Amino acid sequence: MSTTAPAIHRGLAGVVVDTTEISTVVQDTNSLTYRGYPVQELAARRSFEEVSYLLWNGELPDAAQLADFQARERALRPLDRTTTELLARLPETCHPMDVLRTAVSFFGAQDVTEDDGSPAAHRAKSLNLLAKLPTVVAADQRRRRGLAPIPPDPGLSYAENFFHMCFGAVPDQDVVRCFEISLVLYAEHSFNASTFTARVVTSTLSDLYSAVTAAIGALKGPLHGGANEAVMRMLEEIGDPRTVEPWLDEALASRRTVMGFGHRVYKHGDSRVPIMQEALDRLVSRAADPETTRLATLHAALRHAMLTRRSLHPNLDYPAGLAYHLMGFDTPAFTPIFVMSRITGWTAHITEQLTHNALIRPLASYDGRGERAVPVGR
Ligand SMILES: CC(=O)SCCNC(=O)CCNC(=O)[C@H](O)C(C)(C)COP(=O)(O)OP(=O)(O)OC[C@H]1O[C@@H](n2cnc3c(N)ncnc32)[C@H](O)[C@@H]1OP(=O)(O)O
Ligand SMILES: O=C([O-])CC(=O)C(=O)O
Repeated sequence: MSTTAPAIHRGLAGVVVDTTEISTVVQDTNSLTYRGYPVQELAARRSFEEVSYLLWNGELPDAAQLADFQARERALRPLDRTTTELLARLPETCHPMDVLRTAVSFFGAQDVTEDDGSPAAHRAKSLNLLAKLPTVVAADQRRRRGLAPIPPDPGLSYAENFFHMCFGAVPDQDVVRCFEISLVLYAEHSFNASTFTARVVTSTLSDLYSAVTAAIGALKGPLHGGANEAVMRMLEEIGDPRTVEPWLDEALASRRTVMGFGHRVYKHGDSRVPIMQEALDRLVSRAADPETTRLATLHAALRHAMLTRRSLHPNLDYPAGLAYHLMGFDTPAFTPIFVMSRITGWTAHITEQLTHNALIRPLASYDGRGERAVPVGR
């Protein structure tokens, strides 16, 4: 009897596993919408808090809803003493993503509120994470610089407060706006690897903190969110705009992955890149010092070379990585900043998964040893 070999979808490439109402990434038109709104328009016209509300509730908030949302988010920002002390004890040799993953796991262990899997219970837990993650990221960056944490300021927006907690000052509105644009662009991207991870964990009816902890682990990898950090390290390694071509010759000859280029879904350019690149260009032109010019020239030269030689376009991590560097953040904090934004998309998907849950459990085609007898033991 002959059996047909099953089709293998390695990496689940091109496989549609479920429906979603949260966002759509359209390959043919390189476009992205959140709840039907083009991400470019949201980035240009709305705050990150409004976009978070939209992702969770399906509609943009009116003035009263936004005021209530902001008040609740701002009140939840401080960390308690136990969490601060726990995080301060983690070795500085660990990556800031490990600190964030541990923090979320600890928040889960501390949370005594009811988790009945309802959207209302999830909203409360999601808001708690959204509010507290920047406090963790900022305190960790300061600790690594030998500085004491700065408490959150409830008078500041989400983006402004993050600068305040990192540096003790809020930069001018141009810089804050560029940062906010990056948060809006990073917030949601359909069934990417970390969101899918969160949905897999949720599909077993596990809790929200477990799903987010797992998603942080998935985002950390350099083929996913870890690429924004890797982009900066790569630019530092190349060093001089004149060495881009020889560096790329060597990288391509050794089949090295060039960080911040390529995408599983977008094959003709990431819909988010033009708007992030514009924000980056604004940061470059307002700095206008030789070091910034060197980095910007190098960045543009590599983008041009990758397109000409490999037809590979940059993804969002390429402009975002350099933008975060120019804003003054330490390179290992770049992917944790991504988490501060993507927490909105992840938690929207966790809630959605439960509205029509099915255990996620694919099949594998076995190609190991044929069946054999266990040798008689000792
Ligand atoms: C926010 C985000 O997560 S965006 C993604 C961030 N990740 C990165 O920037 C890491 C670098 N990029 C990559 O590794 C890949 O492009 C991925 C993982 C993002 C997508 O991978 P895939 O969908 O498997 O890419 P795909 O298989 O279609 O690649 C096609 C070809 O382009 C090559 N390619 C794709 N991206 C790159 C790259 N960045 N550098 C060098 N070659 C690349 C592949 O090696 C492959 O070559 P081959 O046909 O000779 O084997
Ligand atoms: O969609 C993906 O595969 C990766 C990505 O760009 C994201 O998560 O923002």
